[in-house]
Amino acid sequence: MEPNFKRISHHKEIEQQEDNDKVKLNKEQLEAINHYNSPLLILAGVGTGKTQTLMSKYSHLLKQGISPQNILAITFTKKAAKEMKLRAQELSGKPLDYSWVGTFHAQSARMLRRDKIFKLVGLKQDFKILEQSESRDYIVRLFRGQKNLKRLFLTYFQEALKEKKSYKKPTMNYSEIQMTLDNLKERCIEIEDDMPNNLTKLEQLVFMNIYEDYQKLLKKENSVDFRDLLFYMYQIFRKFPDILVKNRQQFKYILVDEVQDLNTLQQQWLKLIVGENQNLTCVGDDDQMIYSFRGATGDFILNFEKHFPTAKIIKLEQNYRSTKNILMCANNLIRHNKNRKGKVLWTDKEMGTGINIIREFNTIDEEVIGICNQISKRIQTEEIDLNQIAILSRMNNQARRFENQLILQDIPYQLSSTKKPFLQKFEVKKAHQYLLYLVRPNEDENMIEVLLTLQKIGQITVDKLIEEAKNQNASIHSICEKLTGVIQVLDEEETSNQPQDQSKKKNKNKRGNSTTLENLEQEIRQEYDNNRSIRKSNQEILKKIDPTKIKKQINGGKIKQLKQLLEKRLLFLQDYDEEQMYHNFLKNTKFFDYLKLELSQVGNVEELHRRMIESLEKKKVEDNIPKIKVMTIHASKGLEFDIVYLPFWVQGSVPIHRDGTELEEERRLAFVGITRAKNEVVISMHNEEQFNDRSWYKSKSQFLREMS
Ligand SMILES: Nc1ncnc2c1ncn2[C@@H]1O[C@H](COP(=O)(O)OP(=O)(O)OP(=O)(O)O)[C@@H](O)[C@H]1O
Repeated sequence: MEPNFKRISHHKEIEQQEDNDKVKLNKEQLEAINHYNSPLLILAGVGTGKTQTLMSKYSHLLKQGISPQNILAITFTKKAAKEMKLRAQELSGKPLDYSWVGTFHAQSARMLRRDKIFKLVGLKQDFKILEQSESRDYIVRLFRGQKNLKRLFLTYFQEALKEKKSYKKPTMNYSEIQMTLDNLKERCIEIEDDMPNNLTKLEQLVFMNIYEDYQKLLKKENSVDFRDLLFYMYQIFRKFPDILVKNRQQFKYILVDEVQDLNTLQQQWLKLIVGENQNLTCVGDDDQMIYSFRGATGDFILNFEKHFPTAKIIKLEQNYRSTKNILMCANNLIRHNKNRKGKVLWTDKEMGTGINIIREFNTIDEEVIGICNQISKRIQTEEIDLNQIAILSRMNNQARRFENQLILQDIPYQLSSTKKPFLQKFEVKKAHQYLLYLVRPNEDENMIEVLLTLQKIGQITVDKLIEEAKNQNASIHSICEKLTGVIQVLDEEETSNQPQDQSKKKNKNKRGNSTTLENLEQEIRQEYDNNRSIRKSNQEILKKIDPTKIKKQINGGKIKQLKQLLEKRLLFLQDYDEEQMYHNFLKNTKFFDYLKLELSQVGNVEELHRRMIESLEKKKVEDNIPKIKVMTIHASKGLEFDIVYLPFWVQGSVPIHRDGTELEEERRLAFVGITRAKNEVVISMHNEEQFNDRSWYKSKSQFLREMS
């Protein structure tokens, strides 16, 4: 039976500022906080205190004695959830241990675990929530050994490239497959459904060939990806009415932030749990709709009254964040969008400085270095809080471009937490580990990581090797050498090989490798030579290893794989072609671009290793010191900073798409970027772009004209 939500008439109104609140709420904000008993949409402009109002409403509910158990507050990010909890705790003076404040995903995960509901969807205790990169690895696994499947998708990617008039060699784009899989779930398309007829070609391929197998594989591994969390709860709500009713009865108050960006799955999930509940408060801004690429439809905000016929709408239009100048530019820009409800934003803050536009950079690299130089100078000469400076880029890889330069200039920084820093990217980590393995095979840490990338070799085999290495007091690599019979040549033989090596080096020069490549090779060889004494003592250890026991535990196929790895390493150290292969690998992972820039400034591979490791470790230690923030505009939503840098404002980057609804979304993105700033915006651009020794002219962003 559905719960009956009676009108609750005993809410205590707040008329003026609560004693311990920091800001004085305005009339509309107060009205929104005091509104109950019919669904409410706070339709508010940028920086008008949406989040503030939602937080105050939450705190006010607690102050009235309503249990945190009865309030479901959905935020867009983990950070916003943390902030809301902290603030509510501060304002209400009550501990918030068992609150339901969090993202859709976090709430769903908690619901799934509660009362062991996960069993209903075939999961077991302690199911694992996969990171994006982990779930992509599972997709890659589905393709292993499946030649026909691979061919099917490659043909698709080839056709897609042809359509774009690109004649690049097609490669398997696993990220795109993953995104397509996510989209199917976000549109509430279930495996058992008939295939909907409005799917794109890639969606059809994924629906027919991947979806079911992927879900089965994840269940077998007792794992879920991010989308599954929500999708499973949605399915449970629909199939098990008693569970739905229980949740509806519990959550008497529901608060939702950023409703302009809800996708279909989130909307359906929410509508199910709201049911007839009249105490729903949503906040959103149609001008900040920037997630349509993730399936956000805008429908919830644009048609709120249709979804909830008894709804009330309150508008917030006073901006409290930015100076008049910044707000004026932002308003001028967004006015060019046709598809908007239209709000009149105003502020009583000072005029402030205008938007600072830097046009002097020639190339992207110059722009990155120039911006970092400027920030570095300002840190030395002005009193600025580093936490109040942000560099906001359109794309993730653009944000990462700053990372190297910030490390080099020793500027403390924090890269957006939603994406892994460049050095922690799966493929880059692998490339780095492989590089380390080539020269330091006896360091088990690298060896283990490399082994796990091999086909047929999984954690179980690796565990066996680890145990055996421990028992025999040797490195894992030595165990593998003994197991496979592929043993490194002795020092004497190497010395006699020296002239041959020299001639090979000459050959390489003829083949026209870049200086950086030569540096890399020479440094690797040097380290290899320097390790001579270590290798000598290793030969002694090798003699003592007894491989009988481990040989029984590891089957022939696996030994073959290990053998190939060890042979490849030896070939790499002796033969040019293998090196070439490795260079290609580095090139493909973009690791090479990184090395190119770094090596030219750092000097040698050893120093580079040290810096890479140090920078990763430093990040862990320095979590609490002030740092400038580097992130995408997407990730900056809801945040504010004193100074905002917006780099790469050239056509093709800001905006990427130049027409139709896509252009409107690009404009909203630029609008979000500008309006993160309280006092200062610096927009920069470059004149040309280079790729493969070619360069072409870049014209400045059309948004600059529209803003003025
Ligand atoms: N009534 C008020 N008086 C003074 N300052 C306020 C008031 N309401 C909000 N603010 C301040 O205005 C700034 C913007 O508020 P908030 O972040 O809540 O806005 P928002 O509408 O959620 O922003 P965005 O649109 O960027 O998501 C914050 O610094 C907040 O403390």
